[in-house]
This record gives sequence, C-alpha cells and structure tokens, in this order.
Amino acid sequence: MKMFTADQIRAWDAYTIAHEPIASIDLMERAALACSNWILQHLFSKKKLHIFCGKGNNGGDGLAIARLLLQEGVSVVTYIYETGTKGTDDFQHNLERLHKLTKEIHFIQSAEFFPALTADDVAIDALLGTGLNKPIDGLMLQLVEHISNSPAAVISIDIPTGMFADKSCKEYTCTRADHTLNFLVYKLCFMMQENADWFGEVHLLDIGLHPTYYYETIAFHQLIDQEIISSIYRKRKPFSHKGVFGHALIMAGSYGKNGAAVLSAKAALRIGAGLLTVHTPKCGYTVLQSTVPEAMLETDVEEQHLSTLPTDMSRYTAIGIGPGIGLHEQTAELLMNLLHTAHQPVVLDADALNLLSIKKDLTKHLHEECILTPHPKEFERLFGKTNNDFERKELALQKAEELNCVIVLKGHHTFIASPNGDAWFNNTGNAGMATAGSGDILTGILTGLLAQGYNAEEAAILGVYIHGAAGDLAAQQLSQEAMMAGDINQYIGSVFLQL
Ligand SMILES: NC(=O)C1=CN([C@@H]2O[C@H](COP(=O)(O)OP(=O)(O)OC[C@H]3O[C@@H](n4cnc5c(N)ncnc54)[C@H](OP(=O)(O)O)[C@@H]3O)[C@@H](O)[C@H]2O)[C@@H](O)CC1
Ligand SMILES: Nc1ncnc2c1ncn2[C@@H]1O[C@H](COP(=O)(O)OP(=O)(O)O)[C@@H](O)[C@H]1O
Ligand SMILES: [K+]
Repeated sequence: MKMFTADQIRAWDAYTIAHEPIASIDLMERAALACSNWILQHLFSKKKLHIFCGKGNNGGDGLAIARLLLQEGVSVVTYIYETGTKGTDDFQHNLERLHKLTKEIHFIQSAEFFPALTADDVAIDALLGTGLNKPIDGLMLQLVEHISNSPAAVISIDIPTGMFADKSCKEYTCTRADHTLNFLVYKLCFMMQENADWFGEVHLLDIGLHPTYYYETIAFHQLIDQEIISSIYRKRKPFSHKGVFGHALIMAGSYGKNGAAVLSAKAALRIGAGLLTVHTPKCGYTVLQSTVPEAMLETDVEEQHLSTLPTDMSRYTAIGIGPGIGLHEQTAELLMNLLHTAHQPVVLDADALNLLSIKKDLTKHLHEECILTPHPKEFERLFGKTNNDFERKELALQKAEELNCVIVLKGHHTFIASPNGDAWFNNTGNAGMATAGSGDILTGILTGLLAQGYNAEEAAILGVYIHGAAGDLAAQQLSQEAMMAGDINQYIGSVFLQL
C-alpha cells in the first residue's frame, strides 16, 4: 500500500473534487460519515461525547461528526477553538448546519472554558489535522494537554493534533489519543516508534478518494501488504527437486550461544531452503546435530568461536552470518575473509554487524545482494546517532544507496531501505517478538529466501513480512508474554498456507 505525504493527500483530495467530480463539502461528509460509523460501531455512543474543533477542515470534520452523531441520538457537546478569524468554507457550512440542530456549541477563548472530562466521557480531537504548519503552543497546547490528561477516552480525527504527518514532533506535544481514525492510507508519522505514545491504535478509514490518483502517483514509502507479498512470492513447481531451492550456509554460535545457531538454522529450513549447512565452533556439534538433524554441519577448527571459513565456499548459494558469533579477533578475520571473497548473497546480523562497526572499512565489500539487519542500537553503532526516527530512516536510505546493499532496520514497523531508494515499512509482528532470539530467526528466514533465488529486496520484504506474521500467529495461540522466539518457527508453515 502506498504511503502519501500530507501534500500528496491534499492533492488527492483536489484531484477527486475535480475528477469524480464531487463538491468539497460532500467529500468532508464522506469522511465524517466514516468516522461517525466507526464511533457508533465501537460503542462509544454509550457515553457523552465532547467534540473539540479547530477552524480548518479537521474542525469541519468534527462539526459534521457532531451532527451525524446527534442525528443518531448520541449525547454530543461541541467546542470550537476560537481564533477570532473565520473558518474554512466547509467549516462555516458545517457550523451553520450544526447550529440548526443543537444549542450545545461552545467557544473556547481561554482555559476557563475548558470542560471537565470524566472517565465516562469521550473526547474527539478535531482541532488540527494535516494542515499543522508549526508546533502547537499557547492556549491550543493547554487545551491539548487538558484533553490528553483527562480520564476520558480520546479519539483523534485523521491525526493527533500537534503531530506532523511527515516530520518529527519529538520535541513537542501532541494529543495523546487512544484511537486515531486515519483517512485512506497510513501516514509516515504512524510508522515511528517516537510517536507511539501519542496516536494509540490507528484505524484506517476509507473515504472513497479517486483511485486514479492512487495508481498514478509515485509514493516515497510503501507499507507491505498482501498484494505486494503475492507479487513477490513464487509457488513451487510440482517437478522441482531440492537443488532448485539452493544451499544455504548459516555461520552462527559460540560457546554459550549455540542456541542462536539452532534458531537460525531451523528458520532457514522452515522457509524452504533446499539444503542447509551450519558452520559452528566445535562446541556446537552435539547441540546442532541433535536439534536440527536436517542440517549438515561444518565445525570450525576452534572449540569455542568461529575462526576459519568452511572449505568449499562455492557450494553455497546464500550465506547468513552473525547470530551468537561473538566478537573474537579471529571471528573478525573470518568475517573479513568472507566479505573479501564471497560473491553470493550475504545476510549480516548481530555480532557480524558489531564487528562491521569496529572495522568499518569492510563495508566497502558489501554488494547489492547483501542484507544488513540491525536493530536501532546496532544501526547507531554502524552509522552513528540521529536526532529522531525520521532522520534515522533517511540515514538508512542514504547508507543503503552508499553501500549498495539492503538495510533492514528492525522495530515494530521494520523499515527496509533498498539501494535504489525504495522504502518499505512492515505491518506484521507484535511485542511478543521482543524476546531473545527473534532476530536470529529473521536471519535464517532471509538466508533461506536468498538461497531460493529471491533477490535481496524481495527476500527482505517477504522475509520480514513472514517473520512478523508467524509471530502474530504464535501470539494468538500462546499470548505475547508466553511465546518464545522458537515458536515463531513453528508458525512459518501456517503463514505459507495463507499466502
Ligand atoms: N483527503 C483529504 O485531504 C481530506 C481532508 N479532510 C480533513 O481536512 C484536514 C486538513 O484540513 P486543513 O488543511 O484545513 O488543515 P487543519 O489541520 O484542519 O487546520 C489548518 C489550520 O490550522 C492552523 N494552524 C496550523 N498550525 C497551527 C498551530 N500549530 N496552532 C494553531 N493553529 C494552527 C492554520 O492556520 P494558519 O497558520 O494558516 O493561519 C490553518 O488555519 C485533514 O486533516 C482532514 O481532517 C477531510 O475533511 C476531507 C478529505
Ligand atoms: N514490538 C515489536 N513489534 C513487532 N516486531 C518486533 C517487536 N519487538 C521485536 N520485534 C521483531 O523481533 C526481532 C528482534 O530482533 P533483535 O532485536 O535482533 O532480537 P534478538 O537479538 O533477540 O534476536 C526483529 O525482527 C523485530 O522487528
Ligand atoms: K486531529
């Protein structure tokens, strides 16, 4: 699904008005209807609704929502943030219509006009939407804080007031919503960890804008969805043999961390690699042979850490390195040898990334079939600090282009930066995956997909999606608390059955 900027959404609005054609006020009515239906369906109608409106079109939505809910018999009081200036045309029009229906319209000119809000109330935040052009301050800030700090349930229309759709508002305050009713397509701001405390649960509402604009407009970011996955995923042909699905090599484990190798190895097999060899230190031998009998094993000459590449590297179609390998000097040499010689696709994770951040000049050996999978801390070690999540995303794109490799920046909405500038956010996965070993499984998944011939960008998109979707199924069955990383592997098969 394409993700548009606030400017693009505004242009889509204008395109729909011109080409459907439809009057702007009728478009606002559609948006308001979608919101009021959502509110009615989610039982908030049982409580008293306080609708706070600005004088832009976000406020216009609020006024129309007030009218639609009043017509359904809901108890509604409307408040208008008074600026002393006239509202937009659609705002004024909706104000006239609301005046005909109710006397419960109050104007807020100072903090004395703020209503008391109780736990039985619902506050609807229609103060400011995508027209925000500076951080909120003064009375607007006080009102937003009043709403956010109240015990009422808070629903923001389109976007919490004070949040910028396309840039950071980390230093500022926004409405703290329980739910945000976001129109049409996800905005960038909802992908960012730093905003998570503000927007609550985001619900996507279709307000029926013209499809042609959607199809013809280039988006800078995409949210990975079923359609994208179906276009990448290749079904197996009936006559295929195991040679077709590649030979994956996983280099993982060290003394006390051979479990990481087990998790990665199982994931590489579950995702469908034809053959798998695991390269571990000698101490991993019994662990691997007894837990992953499907895998072949090439033990290192060293007992406790990796030091030397396996003998015939040309056998492998894809390589994954990093889970549990530690930071031994000899392991760093192995990584250096690998990057100097490997022509195959390579996934670098965990300690391979930490070694890379110690020996940064090795990054010049990365190539377009390499995938780096840092979590935010590893990303920072590799590429330095950024001021906020938006800057970090930009840095990931810049580094992907500079190093000519795919960067998978892991998080709740994992971000995939491609060397060609493509930018993808993932929408599967849950907090149950914030548990030791989840990342090791992703390494195995990505290596297994590369071995099967998916290119690095395809493998990253498909792999991150399947990893999260398997995590979601595991959480449904076992709870987020009780699930363990190994459980993610158990549900990879169920995800394939749904593709
Ligand atoms: N597809 C669509 O697009 C559809 C969009 N729709 C709705 O329209 C909304 C966008 O409406 P919008 O453009 O009128 O902007 P909105 O946010 O209501 O207010 C702008 C006003 O706020 C002011 N202002 C700005 N920053 C401020 C600040 N910090 N503190 C105080 N004031 C500030 C600014 O004043 P100025 O600085 O220009 O004087 C300006 O007057 C969108 O979110 C959605 O809800 C639907 O109705 C239909 C389909
Ligand atoms: N709250 C969350 N929501 C979605 N996915 C998550 C969440 N927490 C962790 N994950 C996923 O789990 C994996 C954790 O990887 P990583 O941090 O390397 O963990 P580990 O070092 O334990 O293997 C990543 O793929 C990440 O996207
Ligand atoms: K709002």
